Amino acid sequence: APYGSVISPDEQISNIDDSSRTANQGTAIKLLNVSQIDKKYPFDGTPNWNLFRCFCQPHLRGTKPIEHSIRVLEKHPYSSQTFIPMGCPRQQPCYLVVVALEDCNTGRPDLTTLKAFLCKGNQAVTYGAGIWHAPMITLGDQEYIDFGVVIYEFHDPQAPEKDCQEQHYDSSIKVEIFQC
Ligand SMILES: NC(=O)N[C@@H](O)C(=O)O
Repeated sequence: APYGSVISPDEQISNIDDSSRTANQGTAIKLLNVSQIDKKYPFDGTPNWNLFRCFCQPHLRGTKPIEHSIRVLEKHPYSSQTFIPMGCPRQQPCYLVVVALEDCNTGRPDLTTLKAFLCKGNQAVTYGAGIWHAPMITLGDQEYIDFGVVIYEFHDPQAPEKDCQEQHYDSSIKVEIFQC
């Protein structure tokens, strides 16, 4: 918050409260409502489940310090978007999330709110509807990381901006990286 939400099992299970449940005949812990699905439009039906295979860019492979320039931020004006990494090492930083709130006067990203978060292989993130974010940035030695993605989409070829709007930049901005 206020950019969206994180599903972080290690933290959430360690801070268990009375919202938790046992499940699977007592062999599982079930936490309720750990993320969100926003829709700012009367979509019909249910959100889409998409698959993203995100390839690690060569300069982000390995464990050297991250130096990465972001030239575009995007938003999905009417829907949140949740990325759930699949098959990643639990404790290893696997992807970088960069987010910004919207300047309500210009409708563009408010770069004073720009933040970056290192996310581990067992953390899922949800970008809130209308929250500006960088396209997925994957890290590590593997060639790619697969994500299950949940989002409401129009897929209207006459109005792609209803699903995704982009803001491009000619120069990059240094941003402090936080642990997710
Ligand atoms: N740029 C891009 O592909 N963004 C994705 O989040 C999408 O599904 O639109």
